[in-house]
Amino acid sequence: MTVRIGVIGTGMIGEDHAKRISQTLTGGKIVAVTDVNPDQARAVVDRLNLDAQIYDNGHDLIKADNVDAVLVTSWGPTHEEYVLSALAAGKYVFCEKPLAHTADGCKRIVDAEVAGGKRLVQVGFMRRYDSGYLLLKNAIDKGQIGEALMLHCAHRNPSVPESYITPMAIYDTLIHELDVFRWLLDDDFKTAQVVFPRKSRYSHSQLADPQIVLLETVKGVRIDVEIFVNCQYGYDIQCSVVGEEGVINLPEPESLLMRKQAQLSNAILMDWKKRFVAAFDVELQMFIDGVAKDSITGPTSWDGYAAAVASDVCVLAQTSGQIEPIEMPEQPAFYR
Ligand SMILES: NC(=O)C1=CN([C@@H]2O[C@H](COP(=O)(O)OP(=O)(O)OC[C@H]3O[C@@H](n4cnc5c(N)ncnc54)[C@H](O)[C@@H]3O)[C@@H](O)[C@H]2O)C=CC1
Ligand SMILES: O=C1[C@@H](O)[C@H](O)[C@@H](O)[C@H](O)[C@H]1O
Repeated sequence: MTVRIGVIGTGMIGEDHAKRISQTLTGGKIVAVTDVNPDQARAVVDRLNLDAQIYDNGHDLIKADNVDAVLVTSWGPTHEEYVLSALAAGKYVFCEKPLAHTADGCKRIVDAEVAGGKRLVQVGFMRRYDSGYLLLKNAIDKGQIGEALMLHCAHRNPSVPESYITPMAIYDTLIHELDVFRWLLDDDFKTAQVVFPRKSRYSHSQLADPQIVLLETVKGVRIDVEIFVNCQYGYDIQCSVVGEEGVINLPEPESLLMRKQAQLSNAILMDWKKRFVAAFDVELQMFIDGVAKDSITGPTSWDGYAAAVASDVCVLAQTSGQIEPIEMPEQPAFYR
């Protein structure tokens, strides 16, 4: 079966995903696209030479008879309405992070999915498919360093546009860590605090950059994450897990070790698309295969919700300056 896919939002990642589905992966075909900016949708259809219909809006695309599954890659605040619309139509939906802008929005999606009685949503937390994070998870699960006690992490982007403001460091950027830590540690968060070092001169008036997020989990693991989105030098994701008997680090992306002009060096990536390209491929291939088998796997709506609950508290902690409690409701049996 070829899974016929409609894409809502053909910006950076929408185009990237449409490209991998039409040129790299198997079993899927882009048959429909839409974007609030119709020129953008047309440009992507042309650039990728897609045999796809361009729809005026996402809701009509979701309802189309020839669309089996939907990719939501529009701006974060628009995700909820499209995921709810896909659930109402009984269609599979892959939604880029964040699942919704707030925990309340994610909860409405969880409730609608549970009420429908069938798992239809996969959230785009692609780090769970990254070979380096999988090595970390395997080592933690096997107890190779004893129990995990502390994590020291960093999420650095070379630069961000002026539209990127202080809370986005949490709901747009840290959201990846909020998911991957729950998954790595098989744990949930208990408290959060955000502290602000001296501000970088490469930041702007609406953005406090860098930030340090301090998390505590239910099992007592302490985590510090540096979010630094104007670090200039590269796209750099770090994760070091300190256990009772040793320390494991997220592997660096593969790169040539070069000896030249009295220097010994490795290149550092500048673009998030390249850092996680293999993980994006695997997550979307699994989505397509899951839809074809009528049974999807991967990060659930509950995972999207759990990350958003923590994200909302971190945003609050940015302004309160306090250690804020994170209260996670019990996970419904549907997602276990
Ligand atoms: N998993 C990951 O590492 C990444 C995930 N993302 C997520 O993907 C989403 C899109 O991000 P980008 O592609 O970077 O943004 P973008 O701004 O490049 O593209 C978004 C596109 O959605 C369109 N759009 C906005 N509202 C719409 C609506 N209501 N209906 C239809 N189209 C609409 C815009 O016109 C734009 O073309 C965001 O939620 C972002 O957080 C983005 C980059 C990396
Ligand atoms: O999801 C992503 C972007 O939206 C976000 O803005 C970046 O900070 C992340 O590194 C990238 O993975």
